[in-house]
Amino acid sequence: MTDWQIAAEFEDILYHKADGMAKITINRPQVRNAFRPKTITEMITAFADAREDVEIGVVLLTGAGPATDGKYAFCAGGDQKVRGDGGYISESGVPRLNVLDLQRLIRTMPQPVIALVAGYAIGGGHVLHVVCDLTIAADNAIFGQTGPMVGSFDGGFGASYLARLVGQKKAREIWYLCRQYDAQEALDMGLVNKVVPVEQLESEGIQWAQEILDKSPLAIRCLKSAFNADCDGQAGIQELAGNATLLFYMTEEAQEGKQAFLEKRKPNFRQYPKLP
Ligand SMILES: CC(C)(COP(=O)(O)OP(=O)(O)OC[C@H]1O[C@@H](n2cnc3c(N)ncnc32)[C@H](O)[C@@H]1OP(=O)(O)O)[C@@H](O)C(=O)NCCC(=O)NCCSC(=O)CCC(=O)c1ccccc1C(=O)O
Repeated sequence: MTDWQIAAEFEDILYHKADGMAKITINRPQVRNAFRPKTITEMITAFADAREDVEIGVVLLTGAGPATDGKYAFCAGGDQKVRGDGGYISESGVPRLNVLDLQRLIRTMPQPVIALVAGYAIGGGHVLHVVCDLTIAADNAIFGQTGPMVGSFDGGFGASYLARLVGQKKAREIWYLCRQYDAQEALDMGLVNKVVPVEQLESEGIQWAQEILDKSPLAIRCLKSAFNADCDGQAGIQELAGNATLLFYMTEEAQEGKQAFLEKRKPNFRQYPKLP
């Protein structure tokens, strides 16, 4: 039994930590966990906290539920009730499209993020699970994009990375036809990693997280950035190269450079082997 501790209090999300894991739960079940700007701001705060926490090796992202009508949702995308002409209207009255910042944070943080999807993952909510490293689906999960039906589209990761996952033809079908797909169909097209009964969703996610936590965190970190580098252009290479720099800083050879500077002497790099 995981002893989840409240990590911080928010209005639209729940944020817990336990045993090397952080869990972020979108908590607006009355609107199928649709997000408003505040929801996204809170998620960015929680993800940024998890990223900085050296005890946290995996983040679980999920949706609260079931709602009072018994239905589950991971996330139904942007809250259409606060959608204005220039984006989603925040409490300050300013329109925002801040979910893109959240997508980048999930993608670039060094720890793997596992989406636990029960019920609807629709629209911008579908893109959220797409940008996670892994997705475990409950047997009641339903996936789909609605953009062209509701006057929206995500031409970033929501289109290009989706196509990397399921292939160009399938990604175009998903976006052009706006159909809904059940958990088995999602598994068959490579959109999710596993399907489990809904009551086992969290325990399965915890088991996957704990298996990852048994592995080398630096190896996992480098692998995440290596997978990203394949798709993310110069930003992806920056991430991967940042890890190379991190590892280089840990060597005696790199430390000789810093030490020589501090001691106001010429560095002796000739002592280090030129490995084949
Ligand atoms: C998810 C459904 C298929 C579920 O259907 P059903 O079970 O029949 O429930 P409903 O009765 O429809 O819904 C229950 C209750 O929830 C409210 N609700 C559901 N979804 C939303 C929503 N997205 N916004 C606001 N409210 C929602 C619904 O109104 C009901 O409440 P009542 O009080 O009873 O009215 C179905 O609900 C559904 O299809 N929902 C809409 C899905 C959708 O179209 N989402 C938006 C897609 S666009 C998007 O997500 C923006 C993406 C985005 O943010 C973005 C992308 C790229 C660049 C920038 C941006 C950006 O930041 O905008």
